Amino acid sequence: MFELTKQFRFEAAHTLARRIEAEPSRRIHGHSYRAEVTIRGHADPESGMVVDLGLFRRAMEEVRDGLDHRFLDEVPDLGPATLENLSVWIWRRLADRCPGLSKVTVHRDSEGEACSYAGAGGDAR
Ligand SMILES: Nc1nc2c(c(=O)[nH]1)N=C([C@H](O)[C@H](O)COP(=O)(O)OP(=O)(O)OP(=O)(O)O)CN2
Ligand SMILES: [Zn+2]
Repeated sequence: MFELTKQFRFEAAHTLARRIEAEPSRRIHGHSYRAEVTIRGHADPESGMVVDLGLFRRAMEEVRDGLDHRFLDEVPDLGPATLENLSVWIWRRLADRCPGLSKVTVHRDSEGEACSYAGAGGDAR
């Protein structure tokens, strides 16, 4: 069993209503994000591939376009632009095109923060 991982970066802005006192987050502000997508599977004996990374890349480029340089508050079906919701949003847009999708992790490297999602029944270890 292999785990194939590919990443993409995106820059985006959002606001966030929070229960704790954090006025800056309520204002429009931006973050640099790094999404890391992992597919698990066996390699095809003929191609030696779990999935062709070119197909993986094309699927991810479409997802990236829906987030990069966008105001995340306006992205359909995202909800509050938390790391949690971003990881689920990316998962849902890749699940049909990436058989064996096993984990999506969204990082905010500047803050040393990340959130991983492994599907509704998954275990994001
Ligand atoms: N569980 C989560 N909590 C928070 C998230 C999140 O995605 N998941 N996101 C935010 C905001 O995006 C916030 O802008 C993060 O920036 P940060 O500077 O880390 O916010 P802090 O409150 O930690 O730091 P301050 O500089 O004091 O605002 C917040 N929470
Ligand atoms: Zn923020």
